[in-house]
Amino acid sequence: MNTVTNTTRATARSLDGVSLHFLIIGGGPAGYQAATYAARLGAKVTIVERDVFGGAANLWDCIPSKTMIATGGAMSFSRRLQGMGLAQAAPEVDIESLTSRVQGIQHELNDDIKQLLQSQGVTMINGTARFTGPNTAEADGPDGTRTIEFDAALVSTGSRPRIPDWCSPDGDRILTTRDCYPPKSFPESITVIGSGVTGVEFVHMFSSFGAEVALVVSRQHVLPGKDPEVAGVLEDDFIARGVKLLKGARAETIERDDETGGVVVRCDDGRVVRSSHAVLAIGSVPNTDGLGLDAAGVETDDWGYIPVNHHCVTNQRHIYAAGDVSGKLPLASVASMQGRKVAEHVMGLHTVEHRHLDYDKAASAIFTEPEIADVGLAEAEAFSSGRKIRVTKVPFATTAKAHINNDPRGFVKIISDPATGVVLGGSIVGRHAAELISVIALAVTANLKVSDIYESLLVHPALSEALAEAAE
Ligand SMILES: Cc1cc2nc3c(=O)[nH]c(=O)nc-3n(C[C@H](O)[C@H](O)[C@H](O)COP(=O)(O)OP(=O)(O)OC[C@H]3O[C@@H](n4cnc5c(N)ncnc54)[C@H](O)[C@@H]3O)c2cc1C
Ligand SMILES: NC(=O)c1ccc[n+]([C@@H]2O[C@H](COP(=O)([O-])OP(=O)(O)OC[C@H]3O[C@@H](n4cnc5c(N)ncnc54)[C@H](O)[C@@H]3O)[C@@H](O)[C@H]2O)c1
Repeated sequence: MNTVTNTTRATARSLDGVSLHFLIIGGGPAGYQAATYAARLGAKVTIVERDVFGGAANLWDCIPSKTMIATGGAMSFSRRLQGMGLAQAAPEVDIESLTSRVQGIQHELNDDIKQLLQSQGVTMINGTARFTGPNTAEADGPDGTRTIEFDAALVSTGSRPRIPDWCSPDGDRILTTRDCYPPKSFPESITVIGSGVTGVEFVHMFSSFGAEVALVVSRQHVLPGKDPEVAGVLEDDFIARGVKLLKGARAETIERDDETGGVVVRCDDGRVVRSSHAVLAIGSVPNTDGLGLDAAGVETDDWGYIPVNHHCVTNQRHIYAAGDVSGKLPLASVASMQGRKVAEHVMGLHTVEHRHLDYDKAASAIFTEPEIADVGLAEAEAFSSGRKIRVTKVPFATTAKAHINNDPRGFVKIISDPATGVVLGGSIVGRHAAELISVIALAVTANLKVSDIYESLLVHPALSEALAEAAE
């Protein structure tokens, strides 16, 4: 390969007066947020991305899965048209236009992010980077190899779907999540392996498109770690839709079935499931291999994640890690916030008054039907720690808007401190839960009281009225 040596050196000054060249490896939510903030604060920033600016886990998983779920949601809504006073209609999937919808959104976001980086004067390199020393790295790209010297660096290389050694995805019938947006052939039936957040979203996605779905659940209920009441609501919905739940089973092999052209999944308890497709949703692995972390003296844990302190600093004080690779909460929203906090730290802003990143206050949502969202302290967590809490729960069916929407499913639950009224957490199950949780998330972050919610003049008719009622 043609080798170009292009050494970049510091020109900017951070707030504490140190000249700073900031190298970022990985252009996902963590990387591009850190890049734009640090550049805005005056750093000279270089960002290296090997696949897609915007992030592979973000643009090849998070965004397309939500796009497909939105289309599936439109299909399942069309099955309830009669309840809206309309004649029933039966839409069909148009794979070509669905593919171009998914790709169109991906390209638009990718372009927006590149323009944003460009507008902040960030140097973008398309290539694969690796450390060659504590202050040097190399990036291999279409223009050859570039050597980069840096004063501070951020590793934000994300994660990829975990592929176990007992299965070889073929991108046709045995799929990883990234083969599903949409799959080459649309499944008549599909077995989803793994019942974490990804698994249940894929069950919802394929069943709303009309596929017959089986779910291999390694524990006794879906969504381990989530509020059991919330997981129960989802399981009831799955069962009502005809989803087959194989509880307490772990998949051991997935093979092509020569007779049917489909697949056979065998579980460790002897159960066997046949379907036209299977998809692995058994978690992710961090992208830390081949990064030259040893050369930079950066340590990883036994699973390949990079341990960091509360400022996202690794064991090397000038090297940071953020996003999935840091082994913290693997969410795009968290990755972005970590990236922003890293930029502030690298430019010395942590010495002035600032808010620490608190992972316990991260809101998250599961894009199923019903939608599920939560933030802060969970009821089960409070009970297990013996903490006194006040729990108020209001079903959406009490609001006029739920009936107008022809969808009275779900509820709002707010958890507060009985002595002070401070909002500690909450969960929402039902339509627009991912949007509505923002009110509780703001209350949790800003230490607001339940009275701050119920004394706000909210819109009528709206689902948020259930929030105000739960706060009262
Ligand atoms: C199916 C699925 C659905 C999800 N849905 C949601 C959701 O709804 N909401 C949510 O908040 N989160 C969601 N997530 C999680 C979210 O996608 C990730 O937490 C987020 O993308 C992590 O951001 P990141 O910046 O760490 O990594 P990424 O987005 O993966 O970006 C890292 C980038 O680094 C690049 N890279 C890797 N190695 C190198 C190298 N050596 N040199 C140069 N570049 C390199 C990669 O190409 C990649 O583009 C979902 C995840 C999955 C799997
Ligand atoms: N809407 C969202 O925000 C969203 C969507 C998807 C993922 N995510 C993020 O990604 C994280 C990871 O979620 P995930 O679901 O991809 O992974 P996960 O690790 O949380 O869940 C994987 C599940 O697969 C099970 N499993 C492993 N091997 C198995 C086998 N052989 N057979 C059957 N089951 C098996 C595990 O026991 C586990 O329950 C989430 O915690 C979340 O932070 C977020």
